[in-house]
Amino acid sequence: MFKKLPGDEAQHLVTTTPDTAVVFRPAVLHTPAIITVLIFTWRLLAGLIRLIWRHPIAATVIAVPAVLCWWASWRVALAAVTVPGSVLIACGLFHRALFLHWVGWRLLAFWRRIWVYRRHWHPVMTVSGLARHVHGRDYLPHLAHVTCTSWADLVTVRMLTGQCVKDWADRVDHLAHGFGATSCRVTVARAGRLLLIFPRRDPLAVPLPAVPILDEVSVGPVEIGRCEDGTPWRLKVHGTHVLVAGATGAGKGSIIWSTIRGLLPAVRAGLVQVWALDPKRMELSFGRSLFGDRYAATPEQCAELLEAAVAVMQERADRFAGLQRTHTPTTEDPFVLVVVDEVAFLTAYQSDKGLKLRISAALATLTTQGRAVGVGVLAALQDPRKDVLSIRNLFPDKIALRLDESEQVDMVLGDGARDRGALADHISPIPAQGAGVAYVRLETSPDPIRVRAAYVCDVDIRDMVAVFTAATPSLPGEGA
Ligand SMILES: Nc1ncnc2c1ncn2[C@@H]1O[C@H](COP(=O)(O)OP(=O)(O)OP(=O)(O)O)[C@@H](O)[C@H]1O
Repeated sequence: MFKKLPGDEAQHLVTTTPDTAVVFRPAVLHTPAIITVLIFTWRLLAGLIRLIWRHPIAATVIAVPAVLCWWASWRVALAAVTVPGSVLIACGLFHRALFLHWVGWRLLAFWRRIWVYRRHWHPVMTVSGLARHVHGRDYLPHLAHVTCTSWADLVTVRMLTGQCVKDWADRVDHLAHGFGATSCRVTVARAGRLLLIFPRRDPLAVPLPAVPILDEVSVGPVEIGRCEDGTPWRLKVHGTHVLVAGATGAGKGSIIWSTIRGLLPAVRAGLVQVWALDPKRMELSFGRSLFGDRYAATPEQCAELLEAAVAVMQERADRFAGLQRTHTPTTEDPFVLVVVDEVAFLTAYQSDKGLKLRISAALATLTTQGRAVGVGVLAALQDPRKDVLSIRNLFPDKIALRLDESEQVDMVLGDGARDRGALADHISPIPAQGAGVAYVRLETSPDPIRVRAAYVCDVDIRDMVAVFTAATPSLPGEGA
């Protein structure tokens, strides 16, 4: 029946050492054909059971018509296929999101698991160095699960015993190109398991219009754009400090203005005050009337405004001591957000040493003690090096817009952020594609999130000023 059984070739193998006539001939134990047949049948059955166990829906879809065809007639089988098929098509036409959730993404995941990941798994793991070859055996990380969302494939992997996240994070380029994606991000799913994110398309490729001003009064987190997974990007400002770094034209202004826009109802209600430091005089001056007399442009004014914020902070700390440990915004003690555009002008590039010291000391005091008493700092800068902003580590939350050099990514977001996929140096310099696109690393999570800030254009800022001044006859600065 079988002309050749597995193992037959081995008996013809002959090896010799190169320099002697010693001949090695392997001892071949003849296995009876029936045992081989039994082993193969067992493997086939086990594979079938595994397939049904892993893909019960697909198995049912194939098995039910086949059984009906055999049991009843082909007409019954056809009816059994047509009725649910029509329901699915109707669902796809009239309720696309539901169809995609229950059917579309699952089918796509099934297909991509087989066609993209399973097919290329062995070569990609071997070439990237994530597989191991020990005593003649290949050990591959296990491809556990593939799910698809509207924009990415989420691949769960069981690492080889002894591997660590860094082994994978160091090879994100190999993985991305190996599986035909433009990038790959690595996050920890649980002990020994990783989630690899391979984007299929860029949901942030198109600029976002300014978020509408809500009626609801909120101190945050404020919606300022969109995350890569399609959910709103909400930035927490109350109870933290935020550092925004990005090269010139990266879109720092859109983060600052979107934040102010989101806080506007609370500013109107007196629960928030925005104090603006605008040493470049280009960004915040545009909506100057929103800040009243809490606006500073020259270094002297900036130093005074920062010291005034420190005074507010210390006065509150004296009052709250022993009574409360967190701040709740009220009209008497509103949340104070100190917005600093291009903070390096006030620190590294400041020629007056006295002013530089005063400003640095005030910023350090605010960022170390401000958040518990309701004083937060939102600072933007172009150059994230330590000698430019020595206190960058005092900002719990960091945002990296487009950066010029790859080393700057870890300077802003912290060690290992770039390895985990925060490719801020790869963001497009074309404003329509890349301005406002950023990676965020929050105090609470080591995994960088890709986001895009909504673009608040000049007309939007003018509207904000008009709405604000119409609703607030006496500006917030009066009496401060
Ligand atoms: N979120 C955004 N979406 C789309 N386009 C944007 C966005 N933000 C900014 N832009 C575009 O990019 C240009 C530069 O933006 P912006 O002035 O905010 O950058 P910046 O980082 O503040 O630069 P600089 O440091 O030189 O002031 C804007 O004129 C606008 O055309």
